[in-house]
Amino acid sequence: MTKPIIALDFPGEQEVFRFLNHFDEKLFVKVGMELFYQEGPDIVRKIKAMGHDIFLDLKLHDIPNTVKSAMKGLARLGVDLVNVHAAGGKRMMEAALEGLEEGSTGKRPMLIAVTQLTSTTEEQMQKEQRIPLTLLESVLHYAELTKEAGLDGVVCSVHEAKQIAERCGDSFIRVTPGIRLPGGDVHDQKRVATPDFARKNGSTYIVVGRAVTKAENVVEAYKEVCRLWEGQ
Ligand SMILES: O=c1ccn([C@@H]2O[C@H](COP(=O)(O)O)[C@@H](O)[C@H]2O)c(=O)[nH]1
Repeated sequence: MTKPIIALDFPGEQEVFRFLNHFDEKLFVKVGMELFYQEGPDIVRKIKAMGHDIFLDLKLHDIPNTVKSAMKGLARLGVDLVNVHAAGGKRMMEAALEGLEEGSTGKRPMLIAVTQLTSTTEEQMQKEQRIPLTLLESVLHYAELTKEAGLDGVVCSVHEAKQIAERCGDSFIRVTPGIRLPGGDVHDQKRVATPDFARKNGSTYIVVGRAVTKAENVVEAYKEVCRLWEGQ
């Protein structure tokens, strides 16, 4: 079973270290835009030096040349997982992969693409993005495009994970945010699920933020996520 990926959505390094210091074990953490844009690449180096695995969730989406150069730089940070938006297109995703391969000194980080954000509903997607498909069809389309571009997998919700595995194969990873403990506040997420449903419905990794980071006892909340994810 993979470790749950804990989203370090904090405003600065003090809050990050206060959170991480509660744990005796090494975690798989996610550094996203909030933290990275405040603290820069140094925060990634510091967390890595503590021995944690890192998903650098910057969701790159730009012209192929820009994404390739940016990925080359990110590869040098020694992170484990990075991402782009599949909506950037196949050529952009191929360029991201080329950048990572050129920039990596050791093992290349895994590269995945966001299909439809877990905060998006089908109605919103159809009206605002003017995509005349069901949400599942759109996610499957982006997953296939991502696979054709040679990436390692996608970000999707738990609700699409099983169909993606059937369509793209089980080795094509499904990273699923929008995870909540039973009865937990969904906040701004729309396509949510519990850790045990994620296990049953084909997630490869779950991403958990506020259900752990905003809990009164963060270690207990993390243990509860692990217990449900592992099916104990
Ligand atoms: O589709 C997506 C892609 C990324 N995220 C990120 O995951 C976490 C989820 O945080 P919660 O507090 O558990 O809601 C957050 O960092 C998002 O940027 C996502 O939610 N959905």
